Amino acid sequence: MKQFDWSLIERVRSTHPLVLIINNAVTPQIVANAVNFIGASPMMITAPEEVPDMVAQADAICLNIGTLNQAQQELMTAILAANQAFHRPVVFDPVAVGSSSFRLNWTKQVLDRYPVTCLRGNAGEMAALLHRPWHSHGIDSGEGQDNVSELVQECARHFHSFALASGPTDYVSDGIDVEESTFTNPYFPRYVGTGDMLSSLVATFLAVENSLQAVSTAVGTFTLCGQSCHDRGSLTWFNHFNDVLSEITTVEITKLFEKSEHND
Ligand SMILES: Nc1ncnc2c1ncn2[C@@H]1O[C@H](COP(=O)(O)OP(=O)(O)O)[C@@H](O)[C@H]1O
Ligand SMILES: Cc1ncsc1CCOP(=O)(O)O
Ligand SMILES: [Mg+2]
Repeated sequence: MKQFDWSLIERVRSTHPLVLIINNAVTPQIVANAVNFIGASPMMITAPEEVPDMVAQADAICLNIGTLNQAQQELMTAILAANQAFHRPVVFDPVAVGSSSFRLNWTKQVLDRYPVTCLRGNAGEMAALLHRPWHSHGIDSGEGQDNVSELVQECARHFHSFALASGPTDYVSDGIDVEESTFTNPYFPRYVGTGDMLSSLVATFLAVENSLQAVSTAVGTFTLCGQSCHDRGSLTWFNHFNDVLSEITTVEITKLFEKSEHND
């Protein structure tokens, strides 16, 4: 099977899936826009009273623990519990889980109890979930010796989910196969929230097809769009990147992909 299925972009744009997102307090606007730009419909909530209605309408769910607190714990747990009747794809982003036992203990407890479709984090976050030795560094990946390809495969196996470890190389696994992609731009790690945007795009693609190929295609779309922007500063790059995301089509991403392969 091919790693990417670029036709999924047209499917997102034509079906306009509703993506229910519980985000951190730092990046909600850019995350909502990423989902909107690619052709889906972002929905963020804070009231537990709305959970049953929203989960029933959602086509996918993205949970991000970047600014986790008790209210968010209750909200996310209620969403996962309600989703047991609907089985919507769930992306879980364990932001900075290696830097706080509050985050780690709660996340492990939740992942033991509820299934998620895809874990999306950086290598340090994946290592923390597996209790591997690693020097975590807040929202950044930090330093460690483990092979990231093995980490992501082990994460997928352990949590019975897809796993995506982002970084200079992005690794995607279903616990058996591991796929790598290396489309990149040095501005990605310089703009806070690109990881959160990526998680919400993975949820968006999973909304139209629940497959490893959809996870890879989300990463490929996100990184090829960012790679194609050549700018002289973080802000100009980010604006250009968002322009490209909002215009990207199956035809245009195929051209970017072919050009990128040609340059390898
Ligand atoms: N050092 C890097 N160079 C280029 N791109 C990177 C680098 N690190 C991460 N990326 C890209 O940035 C995006 C966000 O990944 P990452 O920074 O790992 O997430 P997070 O913000 O959750 O730590 C991904 O698309 C990834 O491909
Ligand atoms: C700065 C910050 N602090 C808590 S969450 C957050 C944003 C994290 O974004 P990302 O995981 O995409 O780097
Ligand atoms: Mg992150």
